[in-house]
Formats: sequence, structure tokens, C-alpha cells
Amino acid sequence: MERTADSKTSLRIAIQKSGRLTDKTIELLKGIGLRFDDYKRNLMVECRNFDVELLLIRDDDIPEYVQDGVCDLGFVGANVTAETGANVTVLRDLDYGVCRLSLAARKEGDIQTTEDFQGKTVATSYPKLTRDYFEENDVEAQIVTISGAVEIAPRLEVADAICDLVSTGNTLKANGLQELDTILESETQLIQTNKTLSEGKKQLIDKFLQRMDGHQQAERSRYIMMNAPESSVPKIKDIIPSLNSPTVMPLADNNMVAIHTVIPIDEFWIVMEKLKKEGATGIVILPIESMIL
Ligand SMILES: Nc1ncnc2c1ncn2[C@@H]1O[C@H](COP(=O)(O)OP(=O)(O)OP(=O)(O)O)[C@@H](O)[C@H]1O
Ligand SMILES: O=P(O)(O)OC[C@H]1O[C@H](OP(=O)(O)OP(=O)(O)O)[C@H](O)[C@@H]1O
Ligand SMILES: [Mg+2]
Repeated sequence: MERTADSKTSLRIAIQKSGRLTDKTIELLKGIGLRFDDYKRNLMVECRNFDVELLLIRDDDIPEYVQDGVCDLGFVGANVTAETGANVTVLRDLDYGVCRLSLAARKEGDIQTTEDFQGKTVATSYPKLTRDYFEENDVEAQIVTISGAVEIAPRLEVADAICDLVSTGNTLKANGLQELDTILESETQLIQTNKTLSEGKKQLIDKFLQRMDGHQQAERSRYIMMNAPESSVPKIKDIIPSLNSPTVMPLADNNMVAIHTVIPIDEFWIVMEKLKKEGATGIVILPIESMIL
């Protein structure tokens, strides 16, 4: 992936120019060591230290650009890829931009179940997914396509109900709507083109993925250090859900050892309580920059 003077191979990666996914995606790219200048003011930015260029565009355009091979990779919500029906490969699911595409209607209104949508109008920015859902459920509803502020449509009497993205549910609540059924669960994904890639690009993608995986594994893990009586080591080894065997080092104080290891963040508090019970003291937890397994 490192830039070489005579190398022409460069990966082109599409990301959202300005919106909910932009900051998190840039943060992720910076986290795996990519550096670029002034991405906010340009549509195309070359990385200073890798053979990667970023294309900054509206998220709606990303799946098709990747499908057509205009870009090799893209970071985009699963909702957008599904709506466009683009032919791409999902390389990774990423844990940001988590939301769902749901049907909603007026609270205590006459639409409460899927069957109640028969003959009704539904406003959405996701006409394909909404239509597919109703077809699968044998319900005839009329789709009204609008590009934003969908939740306001029932109040404006533009439609009887809506199908839109929901995360906290606050926007639905603020507009007197209740969520009825979820059509699609979504999160940000890294997608890859299905067009034939050169060997050089394939190698760049492998390196890119290795860095991303290392970074994400590190984000989900913590480095943990503690002191413990030597006699507790077998029990502590059993407690620690370690990837590898922990490092055990003797201390100047007889019968005491230092134990270093990496644990998943999810298990952190449970492990901690168990370690204390086994006599562990001076427990220190550190974040990890990256992990190569
Ligand atoms: N409330 C939410 N919580 C979490 N993720 C969300 C939420 N709303 C949308 N998303 C995710 O973030 C993506 C981008 O949302 P955003 O509102 O920035 O899109 P947009 O207005 O269509 O932007 P663009 O101008 O690029 O077309 C969505 O496609 C979805 O995957
Ligand atoms: O369930 P909530 O947490 O309230 O989130 C849902 C809202 O978030 C998104 O809109 P966004 O805020 O991105 O604005 P937009 O309509 O301009 O895309 C989505 O279109 C909903 O309106
Ligand atoms: Mg969009």
C-alpha cells in the first residue's frame, strides 16, 4: 500500500462527502494511517502516504459508482446499497450508521398492521425497498417518493403513512408517528466492485483490509496489566478470555508476578471482578492502537 515513485496503481475509495457517515469514515481512515489534505473542500483527494484516492460524493451515488468500477471500494449504508440494487460485494460490516428502515403511521390511527396498508399511500425515499416489502406481503399500497423530511408527510396529508430510517425513534415521536414494522436493518458497510481488478489493486485491498481489521480488533480490545500472587496464576489464566497465553513475569517481591494480556472490551468488567477475587492488584487497562494477529 505504501506509495512508490514509479507505481501507478491506486485504489479509488468513495465516501460520503457531507453527512452522517463522513466524520466516522474519515476517522476510520485516519485510524489506519491514511493522511490527506483538505478533504472538506475537494471532491477528489489523494492520500499523502498511501496509494489511495478518495472520491467524496453523495451517498446515493456510491453503490453504483462501485458497481460500475468507477471506484474500487466504497463506504456506504446497507440501506442505500439495497435501495439501488447495485451489484457489489460487501467486504465488511462496520458498527456505525446503525439504523433501520421502518414503516410508521399515526399513533392510534387506522393503520396498525401490515394488512391495514391496503389501499393507503406511503411516503418514502426508499421506493424500491418499500414496494418490494408490500409485494412480498401481498398488500397494494401506493408509494409516494420524496427525498427528505419524510416524517412530516402524514401531517401534510401527502401520504397516510411513511417508510423511513429510524435510529432513536425521536423523529417519529416528534411527528406523532409509531413504528410498525422493520423492512431492513442497516449499518455502514465497506463494499467492493465486482469488476475485474488488477493484481496490484487486489494486493492494495488486502493490505487495506488487514489494517482495517487490526484497527477494529484493537478498538474492541484492551491491554490489561496486573500484579497477582504466583499461586493464583492458574486460576487467573482460566478467567482471562485471552487471544494468546498471557505474559507472566516475576516481580522483585517474592511470590508475586506481573500478568499482561489483551481482553475483549465486552468482557472487561466481569473479568475485572473475577480477577480481584483471585487477589489481583494494581490492575491497569490501556487502549490499543492496532493489532496484527
Ligand atoms: N438516524 C440515523 N442514525 C444512524 N444512522 C443513520 C441515521 N439516519 C441515516 N443514517 C445512515 O447514515 C446514512 C447517511 O445519512 P444522511 O442523512 O447523511 O444521508 P443523506 O441526507 O442522504 O446524505 P447525502 O447528501 O450524501 O445524500 C444513511 O444512508 C444511513 O445509512
Ligand atoms: O430515529 P432518529 O434517531 O430520530 O433518526 C431518524 C432520522 O434520522 C435521519 O434523518 P437525518 O437526521 O439524517 O436528516 P435528513 O432527513 O436530512 O437525512 C432519518 O431520515 C430520520 O429522519
Ligand atoms: Mg443520500
